[in-house]
Amino acid sequence: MANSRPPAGLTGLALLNNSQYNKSTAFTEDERERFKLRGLLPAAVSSQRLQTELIMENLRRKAYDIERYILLMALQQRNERLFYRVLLEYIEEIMPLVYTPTVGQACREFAHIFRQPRGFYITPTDRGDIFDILDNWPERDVRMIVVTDGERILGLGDLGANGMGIPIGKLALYTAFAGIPPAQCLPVMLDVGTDNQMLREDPLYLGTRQPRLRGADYLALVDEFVAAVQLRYPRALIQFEDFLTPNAYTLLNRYRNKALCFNDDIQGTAAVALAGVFAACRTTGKAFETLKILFLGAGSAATGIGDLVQFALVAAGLTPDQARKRLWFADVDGLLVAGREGLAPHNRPYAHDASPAGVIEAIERIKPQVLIGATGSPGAFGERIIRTMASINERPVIFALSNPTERAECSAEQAYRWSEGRALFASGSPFAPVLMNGKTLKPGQGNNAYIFPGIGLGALACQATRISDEMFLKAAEVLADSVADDDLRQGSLYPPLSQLREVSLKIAAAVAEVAYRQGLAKAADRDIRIETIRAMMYDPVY
Ligand SMILES: NC(=O)C1=CN([C@@H]2O[C@H](COP(=O)(O)OP(=O)(O)OC[C@H]3O[C@@H](n4cnc5c(N)ncnc54)[C@H](O)[C@@H]3O)[C@@H](O)[C@H]2O)C=CC1
Ligand SMILES: CC(=O)C(=O)O
Ligand SMILES: [Mg+2]
Repeated sequence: MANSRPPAGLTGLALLNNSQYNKSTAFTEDERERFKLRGLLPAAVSSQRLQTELIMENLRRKAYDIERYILLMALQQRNERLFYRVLLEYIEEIMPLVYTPTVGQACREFAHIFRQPRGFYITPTDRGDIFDILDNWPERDVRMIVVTDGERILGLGDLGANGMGIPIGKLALYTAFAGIPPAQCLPVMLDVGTDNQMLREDPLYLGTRQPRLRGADYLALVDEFVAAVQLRYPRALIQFEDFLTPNAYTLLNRYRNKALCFNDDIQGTAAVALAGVFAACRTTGKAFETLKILFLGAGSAATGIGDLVQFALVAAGLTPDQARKRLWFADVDGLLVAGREGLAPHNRPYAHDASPAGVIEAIERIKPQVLIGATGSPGAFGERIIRTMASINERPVIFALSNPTERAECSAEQAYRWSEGRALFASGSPFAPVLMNGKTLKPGQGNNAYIFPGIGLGALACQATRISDEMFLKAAEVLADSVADDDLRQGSLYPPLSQLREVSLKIAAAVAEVAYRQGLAKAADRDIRIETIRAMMYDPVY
């Protein structure tokens, strides 16, 4: 779906300054004449291909990734089709810049690298006005919203309004991999203050300089936001992103049956991890329903995975109780067991009858085939943990899901070295291939970026009314099926990033099918073939 023709009257400098229609030096002679561009551009007529090479030349010349990020954001602001073309053509190189890990640094330094506003900011003083001020947003047909309050940005903690980098980055992936047109995407920051004192004292900080709004006032603000979105953009899907665990669950439970929404950190992460586990079973030969999984970390990312694995085990024939008993969690205080004081509601189903234990003892006792880390705690998978997993499993499955790279529970190289190259390893942020015993091992990236674009595209394609657990289970199955035997042989549990657009399409078609089956789709036209959905997708080529 190329939208190359500028609207009538958009000519001259205004056209060159319009990121949606700007082609810069690629405007043809004829277009220069028609759009009153003569004299405003150098003589040479370039092509988008050449422009892409120019961007890559400039990008590679930069000394630091954060500078590359700044360059790419500037490109997105002035020529969005070129930005998406670069992203799609050089995905392995660009994705780590616009997404994890560099987006983490960008959020930390957000106020210091700020050039131009992007997205929509809502503060506590907007209470009562949210519907009205949404009218200030120039687009009328918003379909995809990613919203955060910045309290748990990746594994970096409370970054307040600096967290806006995350909705911007996630939506860039929505456009690149799910073909959601940029004009239909809205990044939102619920800037309810920050408890990060350093930020509040930074003279350049751009957010609300007050402690976080909490309790009833916080919920009232989010309620008003969701209601305003439903009125203003009735077809929009809301993706909750990087909320701190108690709020993440509270908001998901509050809106999942009332609005078209999901929580990416709970549900998207769950599906990508489950897909990795499914794929690992192909290598290990173990039956999925016989696995035992130990989670390090018991926050929303980890228990979100637990909940979906349980759902999948029940779908595979186990009772809910049998399924839960295969899933164990350990957090900073050790193994989660029944009787522990102060357990959060999301932890209670997994607090089994057992005596307390540290992680090593828990591994020796439970003998899990799969170890999944979602701690935000760098190095949480120390050498002894990996060696213990490797001593009880021929092919230990190890996921270090925390982002960005500096927060990973262990590196790919460590997981392979400490398991003599036997680990089936995936990580939230990318790691380079590792040479082990003459064999190159390519770790896959276990990141919800493999899931949310397809979920969103599928939901929008069939005008879903709600997002269900079945959709995430289906997405996990489709993703796992997309892993080629060659990928598995090289050690990756995920398809290469270069296949993300095709994978998202397959997930979208499958999600739409589930929506129809569950009576959750409004679109009258039941044509949910991949080619029909592909035709709806934004194409950045001029
Ligand atoms: N790869 C992916 O797609 C995704 C990765 N994540 C990552 O998951 C991480 C956690 O996110 P949340 O669950 O929201 O955080 P959270 O703060 O709610 O939970 C962290 C949990 O880890 C535990 N923990 C911390 N240090 C530990 C240690 N050294 N040993 C054992 N347990 C430890 C804490 O007790 C807590 O239970 C973040 O770093 C985030 O980047 C989140 C979503 C998606
Ligand atoms: C990937 C992601 O959503 C996170 O680390 O929060
Ligand atoms: Mg997240």
